[in-house]
Amino acid sequence: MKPWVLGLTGGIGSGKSAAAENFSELGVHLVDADQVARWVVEPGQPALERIVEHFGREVLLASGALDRGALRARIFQDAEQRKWLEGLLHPLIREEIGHSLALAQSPYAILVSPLLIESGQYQRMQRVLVVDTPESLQIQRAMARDSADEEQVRAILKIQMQRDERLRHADDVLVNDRDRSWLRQEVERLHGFYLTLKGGRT
Ligand SMILES: CC(C)(COP(=O)(O)OP(=O)(O)OC[C@H]1O[C@@H](n2cnc3c(N)ncnc32)[C@H](O)[C@@H]1O)[C@@H](O)C(=O)NCCC(=O)NCCS
Ligand SMILES: Nc1ncnc2c1ncn2[C@@H]1O[C@H](COP(=O)(O)OP(=O)(O)OP(=O)(O)O)[C@@H](O)[C@H]1O
Repeated sequence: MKPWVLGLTGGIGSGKSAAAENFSELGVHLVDADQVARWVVEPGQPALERIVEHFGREVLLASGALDRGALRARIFQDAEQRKWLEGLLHPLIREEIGHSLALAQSPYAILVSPLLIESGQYQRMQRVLVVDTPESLQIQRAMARDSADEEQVRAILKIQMQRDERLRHADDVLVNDRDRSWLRQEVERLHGFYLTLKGGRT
């Protein structure tokens, strides 16, 4: 039988990837939209050429790879430029996600996406899990991980969906406000529950 798909989402630095890694260790097939987004702009991919035509060579590193920091500075402060980039990348990302999900062999698969709800992709999921973390912790963890400044992290938080609105779309919520072993326990508990579901529903 085709595996059902769990959409896993949450704001910047909420712990989506950390939670997803724990699910993956339990044998769940994982597709990560941020990783797919990285793949579609690798050197040699047509999207990278379009980005350079649009933004100029200053968004390239000397190696010819995308300078993600430079593009980040351009798009998170400027909604019009962000919309342009999303218009280019999102159809490519969606297509690649479809191919990757089709390879799943586990009882259910997970699509990790920061924009699961904003993009409407959640409607194609059988179930939605939101990783919910207090904003102050999101900022602290994202800054520590990316060595980004607080202003940049806040700019991204602002363009993402508000926490309460995201929670309204959740079937399940994982509150990631404690340590990693708590996160792992919560993932194990949810995994046990998901294995009892038929097609993602009780
Ligand atoms: C601008 C880019 C190159 C910056 O790369 P960088 O490595 O610095 O950041 P990273 O990709 O890790 O994203 C940082 C944070 O912003 C979030 N984010 C990324 N793109 C978006 C977006 N369009 N809208 C809202 N949040 C976003 C990420 O989930 C993450 O929480 C990159 O974010 C990008 O290509 N974005 C456009 C593609 C996209 O929409 N991706 C997200 C959904 S698949
Ligand atoms: N429970 C936790 N305890 C301590 N650190 C954590 C915990 N959960 C996540 N982290 C750390 O916080 C940072 C952000 O987590 P993660 O990268 O999983 O978030 P994300 O939701 O995938 O973020 P983004 O959307 O920005 O990619 C990482 O460095 C991660 O290792």
